[in-house]
Amino acid sequence: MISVVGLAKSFGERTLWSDVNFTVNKGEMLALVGPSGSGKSTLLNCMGVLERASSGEIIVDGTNVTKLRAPAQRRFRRDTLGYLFQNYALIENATVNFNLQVAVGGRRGRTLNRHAIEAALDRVGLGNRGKEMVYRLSGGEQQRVALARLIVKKSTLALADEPTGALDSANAGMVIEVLREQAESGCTVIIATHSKEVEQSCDSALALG
Ligand SMILES: Nc1ncnc2c1ncn2[C@@H]1O[C@H](COP(=O)(O)OP(=O)(O)OP(=O)(O)O)[C@@H](O)[C@H]1O
Repeated sequence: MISVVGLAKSFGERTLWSDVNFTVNKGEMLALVGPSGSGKSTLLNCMGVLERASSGEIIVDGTNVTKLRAPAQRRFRRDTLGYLFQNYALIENATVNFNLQVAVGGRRGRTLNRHAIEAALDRVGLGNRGKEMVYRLSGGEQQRVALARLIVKKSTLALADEPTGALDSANAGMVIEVLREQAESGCTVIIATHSKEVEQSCDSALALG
């Protein structure tokens, strides 16, 4: 569960947004909508503790994450957060399997991880592609690797930035289904999107700008 309370963000003189308030419960999906430049990615980055808000609070499962010191921020990102970035944030010069292995903690629980990784790759339509180097994959395939990483990580807060951007409609539908499955298994899901279909697949929407 996440609650955003009186959040504001300015860059110098320019106020991007102020007094943003919302709560998303466990199991729910929120769409962040608004024109290009309205600050959807910035708001996601604040919730992911990648960027600081100018004022206000972000409470995730009872913890005010705006107040965390650097080591606790790293633990929050490692243990709680699943993030689908616009640029996928994959290690390009490594295999698909390695990228997923890193997400679930390196060498710990290797056998368990291998099955979980195979299942996640199957789910996103990339079964048997685990040994390929990420830089050889298409943009849409890389986006699906990032989705598989979100599945294996079993986060409690998933933040997705335009997750259907590089995909055809069948794969876009699959991404939304997977995010819904994450919500059903107890995750809180927030999606920045320009897509009406994605917005309509969510439980509620918040408009910026
Ligand atoms: N570090 C920064 N310094 C100054 N301005 C910034 C910084 N980061 C973002 N901005 C500005 O904040 C605005 C919002 O950017 P953001 O990427 O959050 O918008 P968005 O709604 O996600 O846009 P899009 O739909 O195009 O992805 C933009 O005008 C951007 O230039």
